[in-house]
Amino acid sequence: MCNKIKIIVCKVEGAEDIPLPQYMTSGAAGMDLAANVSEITYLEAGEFKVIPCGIKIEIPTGFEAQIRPRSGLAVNHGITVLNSPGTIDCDYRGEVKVILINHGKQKFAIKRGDRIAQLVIAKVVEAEICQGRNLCETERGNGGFGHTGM
Ligand SMILES: O=c1ccn([C@H]2C[C@H](O)[C@@H](COP(=O)(O)OP(=O)(O)OP(=O)(O)O)O2)c(=O)[nH]1
Ligand SMILES: [Mg+2]
Repeated sequence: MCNKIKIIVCKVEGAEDIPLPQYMTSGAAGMDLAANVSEITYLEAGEFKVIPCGIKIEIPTGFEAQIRPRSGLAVNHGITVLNSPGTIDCDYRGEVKVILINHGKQKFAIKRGDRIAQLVIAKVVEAEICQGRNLCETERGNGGFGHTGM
């Protein structure tokens, strides 16, 4: 892949055996994140939990990391990321964590090292807010939420 940027990754204490984030194929957009749980953790149907990933990351200014669900977990078990996409700010220095929720009907087991989500690095465009009195007119105007039909 071209246009690589460097992300510094440190493992948290006790997570030396947890794999670093990893692109599983040469064209993958996301790096899989592994669970840093000391014992099997269960998500009951409807339950959500914060699952640590055993890493801290330093993202260059102008970028963010997004935590996205893995579609295989979603389609097979109803497992997804509650706040998807989770936002990792470039100035965050704490452990990366995933808020997983079980939308399935069965309880779901998370074992140490399981790949629970994926991390996508994206550019951030910083906006300058300019307060105004009016917005320019458009054909759509205030119409939204199905305004153009189904
Ligand atoms: O799924 C997530 C979402 C956030 N974070 C960490 C990194 C992020 O930089 C920080 C703050 O996240 P966010 O801005 O989404 O949460 P907030 O509720 O706005 O908290 P804050 O006031 O700390 O910004 O928490 C995670 O580890 N996982
Ligand atoms: Mg915030």
